[in-house]
Amino acid sequence: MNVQTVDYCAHDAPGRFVQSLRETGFAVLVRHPLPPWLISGIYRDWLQFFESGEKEPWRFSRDTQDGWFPPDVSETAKGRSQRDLKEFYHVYTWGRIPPELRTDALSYHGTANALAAELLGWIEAALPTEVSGKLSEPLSTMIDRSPNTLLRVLRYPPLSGDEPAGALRAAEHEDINLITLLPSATGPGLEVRDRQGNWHAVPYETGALVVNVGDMLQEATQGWLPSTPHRVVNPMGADAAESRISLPLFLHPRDEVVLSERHTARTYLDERLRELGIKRA
Ligand SMILES: O=C(O)CCC(=O)C(=O)O
Ligand SMILES: [Fe+2]
Repeated sequence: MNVQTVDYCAHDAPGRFVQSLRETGFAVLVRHPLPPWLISGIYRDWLQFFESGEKEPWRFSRDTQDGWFPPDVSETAKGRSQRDLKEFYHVYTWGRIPPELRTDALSYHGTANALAAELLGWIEAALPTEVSGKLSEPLSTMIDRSPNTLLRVLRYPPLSGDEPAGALRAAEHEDINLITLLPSATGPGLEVRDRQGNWHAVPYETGALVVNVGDMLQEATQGWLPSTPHRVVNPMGADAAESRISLPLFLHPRDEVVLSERHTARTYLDERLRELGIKRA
């Protein structure tokens, strides 16, 4: 499996980007337009939030799904019984955000959304006509002003050594949404699975942007693009004493967007959230 690193500024970037997505479900973009100072500031400020004692008032709401998900709630990946070793905060444009973190989070959300629309345009232009002809609307408009798009600030706490056997920072899973934009985390650990079941490290480079295909894009392209299982493994040695922060932006269509003959974005999302155990049946 060969996840490609693609120079966003190169003239052949769109073609190389989509080829990597088609072959692996993943691509890594360098020299992309997301400001590094904004991302590093968000990592620094949210780590402080996670390490503070002030998280409780921001606990998530079961109905709206915004806010802080503590480690003892966290997620259980589809088909798994053990919780991931992580805590996270769900930022929605309409949701609750601690005031001191709000400006940067929304600024990043807006900038990354614009880049995502451009990348969806690259993808759409590369689709064979029998696939693009079945789309209910352009991929880039599916996410336009979508209230469902989710910025997740993730913190994987230092490991104490007392973790349950087999528990991972993030167990194998696929993303639900169309595409995910994932700036390089504060450390490596992200791995992707090939069709034979072997795991490969996603190339880790400070300042790069990982992009991956989610289940909804696989559904809308009838499998032309694969949504690939990935996970975050536990670090060994001295790295185990460090938190790892990451910042995936999950691009979700508006509720009413028709993904396929079987699903709108809403019916698809509700089904998956119930499977994850973070939404009532
Ligand atoms: O933290 C990471 O590097 C990946 C996180 C991830 O895959 C997810 O939250 O869906
Ligand atoms: Fe993921």
